[in-house]
Amino acid sequence: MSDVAYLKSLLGVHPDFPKKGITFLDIFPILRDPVAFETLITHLIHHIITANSEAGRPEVIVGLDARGFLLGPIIAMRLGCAFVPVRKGGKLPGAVEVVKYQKEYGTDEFEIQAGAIQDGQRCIVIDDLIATGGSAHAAGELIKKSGGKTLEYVFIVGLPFLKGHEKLDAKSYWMIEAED
Ligand SMILES: O=P(O)(O)OC[C@H]1O[C@H](OP(=O)(O)OP(=O)(O)O)[C@H](O)[C@@H]1O
Ligand SMILES: Nc1ncnc2[nH]cnc12
Repeated sequence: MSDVAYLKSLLGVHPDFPKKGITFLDIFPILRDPVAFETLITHLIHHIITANSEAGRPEVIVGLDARGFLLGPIIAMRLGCAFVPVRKGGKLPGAVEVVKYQKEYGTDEFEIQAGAIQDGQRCIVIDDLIATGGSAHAAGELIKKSGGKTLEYVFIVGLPFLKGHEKLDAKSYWMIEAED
Protein backbone atom coordinates (compact mmCIF):
# COMPACT_ATOMS: atom_id res chain seq x y z
CA MET A 1 0.00 0.00 0.00
CA SER A 2 1.33 3.48 -0.81
CA ASP A 3 1.93 5.99 1.99
CA VAL A 4 -1.00 8.11 0.84
CA ALA A 5 -3.31 5.06 0.63
CA TYR A 6 -2.24 4.10 4.16
CA LEU A 7 -2.94 7.60 5.50
CA LYS A 8 -6.31 7.59 3.72
CA SER A 9 -7.19 4.26 5.35
CA LEU A 10 -6.66 5.86 8.78
CA LEU A 11 -9.16 8.71 8.23
CA GLY A 12 -12.25 8.50 10.44
CA VAL A 13 -15.54 8.72 8.51
CA HIS A 14 -18.53 10.08 10.45
CA PRO A 15 -21.86 10.35 8.57
CA ASP A 16 -24.25 13.11 9.69
CA PHE A 17 -21.70 15.05 11.78
CA PRO A 18 -21.87 17.87 12.81
CA LYS A 19 -25.14 18.13 10.82
CA LYS A 20 -27.36 15.70 8.89
CA GLY A 21 -26.05 15.27 5.34
CA ILE A 22 -22.40 16.11 6.15
CA THR A 23 -19.89 13.24 6.14
CA PHE A 24 -17.16 14.38 8.51
CA LEU A 25 -13.61 13.18 7.79
CA ASP A 26 -11.50 12.98 10.94
CA ILE A 27 -7.71 13.38 10.70
CA PHE A 28 -7.01 12.63 14.36
CA PRO A 29 -6.40 8.87 13.87
CA ILE A 30 -3.37 9.87 11.74
CA LEU A 31 -1.99 11.96 14.60
CA ARG A 32 -2.47 9.06 17.04
CA ASP A 33 -0.02 6.96 14.96
CA PRO A 34 3.43 8.58 15.23
CA VAL A 35 4.81 6.89 12.10
CA ALA A 36 1.77 7.95 10.08
CA PHE A 37 2.04 11.53 11.42
CA GLU A 38 5.76 11.67 10.51
CA THR A 39 4.95 10.31 7.03
CA LEU A 40 2.25 12.94 6.58
CA ILE A 41 4.56 15.82 7.56
CA THR A 42 7.43 14.53 5.38
CA HIS A 43 5.07 14.19 2.40
CA LEU A 44 3.75 17.75 2.83
CA ILE A 45 7.27 19.22 3.29
CA HIS A 46 8.52 17.41 0.18
CA HIS A 47 5.51 18.67 -1.79
CA ILE A 48 5.90 22.31 -0.65
CA ILE A 49 9.63 22.40 -1.48
CA THR A 50 9.31 20.80 -4.91
CA ALA A 51 6.07 22.52 -6.02
CA ASN A 52 7.27 26.02 -5.09
CA SER A 53 10.92 25.87 -6.11
CA GLU A 54 10.47 28.36 -8.96
CA ALA A 55 8.25 30.82 -7.05
CA GLY A 56 10.94 31.45 -4.44
CA ARG A 57 11.37 30.00 -0.98
CA PRO A 58 8.15 30.24 1.11
CA GLU A 59 8.58 32.66 4.01
CA VAL A 60 5.35 32.28 5.99
CA ILE A 61 3.18 29.26 6.79
CA VAL A 62 -0.37 30.42 7.54
CA GLY A 63 -2.32 27.83 9.56
CA LEU A 64 -6.12 27.92 9.86
CA ASP A 65 -8.01 27.62 13.16
CA ALA A 66 -8.16 24.99 14.56
CA ARG A 67 -6.80 21.91 12.83
CA GLY A 68 -4.36 23.84 10.66
CA PHE A 69 -2.58 24.68 13.94
CA LEU A 70 -1.64 21.01 14.35
CA LEU A 71 0.35 20.98 11.11
CA GLY A 72 1.44 24.55 10.49
CA PRO A 73 4.02 25.12 13.25
CA ILE A 74 5.79 21.79 12.59
CA ILE A 75 6.01 22.50 8.86
CA ALA A 76 7.11 26.11 9.48
CA MET A 77 9.94 25.03 11.80
CA ARG A 78 11.19 22.40 9.36
CA LEU A 79 11.18 24.89 6.47
CA GLY A 80 12.67 27.77 8.49
CA CYS A 81 9.52 29.84 7.91
CA ALA A 82 7.44 32.06 10.20
CA PHE A 83 4.18 30.55 11.45
CA VAL A 84 1.17 32.88 11.42
CA PRO A 85 -2.25 31.77 12.73
CA VAL A 86 -5.57 32.71 11.20
CA ARG A 87 -8.04 32.51 14.09
CA LYS A 88 -11.80 32.52 14.48
CA GLY A 89 -13.20 35.99 15.35
CA GLY A 90 -12.44 37.61 18.71
CA LYS A 91 -9.52 35.37 19.74
CA LEU A 92 -6.46 37.41 18.71
CA PRO A 93 -5.17 40.39 20.72
CA GLY A 94 -4.18 43.74 19.20
CA ALA A 95 -5.13 45.15 15.82
CA VAL A 96 -6.53 42.57 13.38
CA GLU A 97 -7.77 42.24 9.81
CA VAL A 98 -11.19 40.53 9.59
CA VAL A 99 -13.05 38.54 6.88
CA LYS A 100 -16.47 36.88 7.17
CA TYR A 101 -17.02 33.66 5.21
CA GLN A 102 -19.32 30.72 4.47
CA LYS A 103 -18.17 27.11 4.96
CA GLU A 104 -19.63 23.63 4.41
CA TYR A 105 -21.76 23.73 7.55
CA GLY A 106 -22.24 27.37 8.50
CA THR A 107 -20.83 30.90 8.54
CA ASP A 108 -17.79 32.15 10.43
CA GLU A 109 -15.28 34.96 10.80
CA PHE A 110 -11.49 34.75 10.46
CA GLU A 111 -8.87 37.20 11.74
CA ILE A 112 -5.12 37.73 11.35
CA GLN A 113 -2.91 40.01 13.44
CA ALA A 114 -2.02 43.27 11.70
CA GLY A 115 1.69 43.29 10.86
CA ALA A 116 2.10 39.50 11.15
CA ILE A 117 2.86 39.31 7.41
CA GLN A 118 5.26 41.79 5.78
CA ASP A 119 4.62 43.37 2.37
CA GLY A 120 5.37 40.92 -0.45
CA GLN A 121 6.05 37.89 1.78
CA ARG A 122 5.53 34.51 0.11
CA CYS A 123 2.90 32.51 2.05
CA ILE A 124 1.61 28.94 2.07
CA VAL A 125 -1.83 28.29 3.59
CA ILE A 126 -2.15 25.02 5.53
CA ASP A 127 -5.32 23.34 6.76
CA ASP A 128 -6.51 19.80 7.38
CA LEU A 129 -9.28 19.81 4.78
CA ILE A 130 -10.88 21.80 1.96
CA ALA A 131 -14.64 21.37 1.48
CA THR A 132 -16.44 24.38 -0.07
CA GLY A 133 -13.21 26.42 0.06
CA GLY A 134 -14.85 29.22 2.10
CA SER A 135 -12.25 29.02 4.89
CA ALA A 136 -9.22 28.85 2.61
CA HIS A 137 -10.55 31.65 0.40
CA ALA A 138 -11.09 33.86 3.48
CA ALA A 139 -7.50 33.15 4.59
CA GLY A 140 -6.28 34.18 1.13
CA GLU A 141 -8.21 37.46 1.46
CA LEU A 142 -6.55 38.13 4.84
CA ILE A 143 -3.10 37.46 3.35
CA LYS A 144 -3.90 39.89 0.52
CA LYS A 145 -5.10 42.57 3.00
CA SER A 146 -1.83 42.05 4.91
CA GLY A 147 0.27 42.65 1.77
CA GLY A 148 1.37 39.01 1.41
CA LYS A 149 1.30 36.74 -1.64
CA THR A 150 -0.21 33.23 -1.47
CA LEU A 151 1.93 30.72 -3.36
CA GLU A 152 -0.22 27.68 -2.62
CA TYR A 153 -3.03 26.24 -0.46
CA VAL A 154 -2.08 22.84 1.04
CA PHE A 155 -4.46 20.35 2.69
CA ILE A 156 -4.36 16.77 3.92
CA VAL A 157 -7.80 16.02 2.47
CA GLY A 158 -9.81 17.54 -0.37
CA LEU A 159 -13.45 17.10 -1.34
CA PRO A 160 -12.99 18.05 -5.02
CA PHE A 161 -16.66 17.36 -5.88
CA LEU A 162 -17.52 20.52 -3.84
CA LYS A 163 -15.20 22.52 -6.14
CA GLY A 164 -13.74 24.57 -3.29
CA HIS A 165 -10.38 24.76 -5.05
CA GLU A 166 -12.01 26.77 -7.86
CA LYS A 167 -12.55 29.66 -5.41
CA LEU A 168 -8.85 30.02 -4.63
CA ASP A 169 -6.52 32.63 -6.13
CA ALA A 170 -3.45 30.33 -6.19
CA LYS A 171 -2.84 26.65 -6.91
CA SER A 172 -4.15 24.14 -4.39
CA TYR A 173 -2.89 20.73 -3.33
CA TRP A 174 -4.50 17.98 -1.29
CA MET A 175 -2.77 14.68 -0.72
CA ILE A 176 -5.90 12.60 -0.09
CA GLU A 177 -8.88 12.89 -2.43
CA ALA A 178 -12.20 12.04 -0.77
CA GLU A 179 -14.99 10.55 -2.88
CA ASP A 180 -18.56 11.92 -2.97
O1 LIG B 1 -13.77 24.43 2.87
P1 LIG B 1 -14.73 24.80 3.94
O2 LIG B 1 -16.17 24.54 3.57
O3 LIG B 1 -14.52 26.22 4.41
O4 LIG B 1 -14.49 23.85 5.19
C1 LIG B 1 -13.22 23.51 5.65
C2 LIG B 1 -12.96 24.03 7.04
O5 LIG B 1 -13.89 23.46 7.97
C3 LIG B 1 -13.17 22.87 9.04
O6 LIG B 1 -12.93 23.74 10.07
P2 LIG B 1 -14.05 24.28 11.06
O7 LIG B 1 -14.47 25.64 10.60
O8 LIG B 1 -15.10 23.25 11.24
O9 LIG B 1 -13.24 24.55 12.38
P3 LIG B 1 -12.44 23.64 13.42
O10 LIG B 1 -11.13 23.32 12.75
O11 LIG B 1 -12.32 24.59 14.54
O12 LIG B 1 -13.25 22.42 13.72
C4 LIG B 1 -11.86 22.45 8.41
O13 LIG B 1 -10.84 22.27 9.37
C5 LIG B 1 -11.58 23.62 7.49
O14 LIG B 1 -10.94 24.69 8.15
N1 LIG C 1 -16.69 17.04 5.64
C1 LIG C 1 -15.83 17.59 6.51
N2 LIG C 1 -15.06 16.82 7.31
C2 LIG C 1 -14.20 17.40 8.18
N3 LIG C 1 -14.07 18.72 8.33
C3 LIG C 1 -14.81 19.50 7.54
N4 LIG C 1 -14.88 20.83 7.42
C4 LIG C 1 -15.81 21.13 6.50
N5 LIG C 1 -16.34 20.03 5.98
C5 LIG C 1 -15.73 18.99 6.62
